[in-house]
Amino acid sequence: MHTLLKNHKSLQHILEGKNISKHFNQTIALDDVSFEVKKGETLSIIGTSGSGKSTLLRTLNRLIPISGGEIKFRGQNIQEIPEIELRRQIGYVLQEPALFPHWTVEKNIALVLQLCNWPKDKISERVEALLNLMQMPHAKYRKRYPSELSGGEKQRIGIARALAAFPDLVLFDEPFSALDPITKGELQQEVIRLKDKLNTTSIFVTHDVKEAYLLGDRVLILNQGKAIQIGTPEEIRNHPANDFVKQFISTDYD
Ligand SMILES: Nc1ncnc2c1ncn2[C@@H]1O[C@H](COP(=O)(O)OP(=O)(O)OP(=O)(O)O)[C@@H](O)[C@H]1O
Repeated sequence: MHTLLKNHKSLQHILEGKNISKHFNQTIALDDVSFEVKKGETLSIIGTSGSGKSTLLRTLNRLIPISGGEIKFRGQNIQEIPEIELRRQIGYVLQEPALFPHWTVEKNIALVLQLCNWPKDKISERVEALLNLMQMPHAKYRKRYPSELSGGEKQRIGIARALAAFPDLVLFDEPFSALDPITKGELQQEVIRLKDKLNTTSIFVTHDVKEAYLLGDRVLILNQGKAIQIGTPEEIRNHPANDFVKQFISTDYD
């Protein structure tokens, strides 16, 4: 009975990180970090510069190997999942979307689908649906090149590309930090709309406390590679774990 309950609980977690550590020579970038992400949840990760946010995100899709601990994706150790499967199942949105400059929007979005050998007609159908989902009319945008897009439009394509193969988890690494406040606000609303519509599970790295609260169902606070607190925005606001958290979240009130 106990085992059944335990298994049922772990099924609700898309991702489990247990005692993750990462050393770069002498630098301890991550120090015994543990957390879980539930299906349909958005977890925001915040912390000062150099606290380990991007390193943590990159360990989750195996872009960076961990030095210790364990990461389970849908109950399976990520080391055992073939890389192509991991890329299909975990979408990744970067600050600079890194679109291929000589590829059209259509081809950029289709990247993972091509890697997964989707048939051509299915790829076209999916790209059209994704462009429409991102409120970028297919007929207008599909043949454009990245240089013919604004920063906000490029980021919409970055998100469309990450969602292309119906991933179970989407990782966002400070995706809006280079955008102006109005475009940033529009894209934050877009992420909220996508979550309501698609029930996406995501992890969102940011150094902006307001953004972390707005998008995150829960927030993980990192400092010097350690997980200092994890909780809902309300819990963190009302019960900051220590003086560091108190000071860090005070930027929320400016
Ligand atoms: N490839 C690397 N080689 C050596 N040290 C690294 C490497 N990548 C990251 N680090 C170090 O690990 C620590 C965490 O870096 P990380 O980029 O994860 O921080 P961050 O919280 O994302 O910072 P920022 O908000 O500035 O992007 C830092 O001390 C950084 O210098």
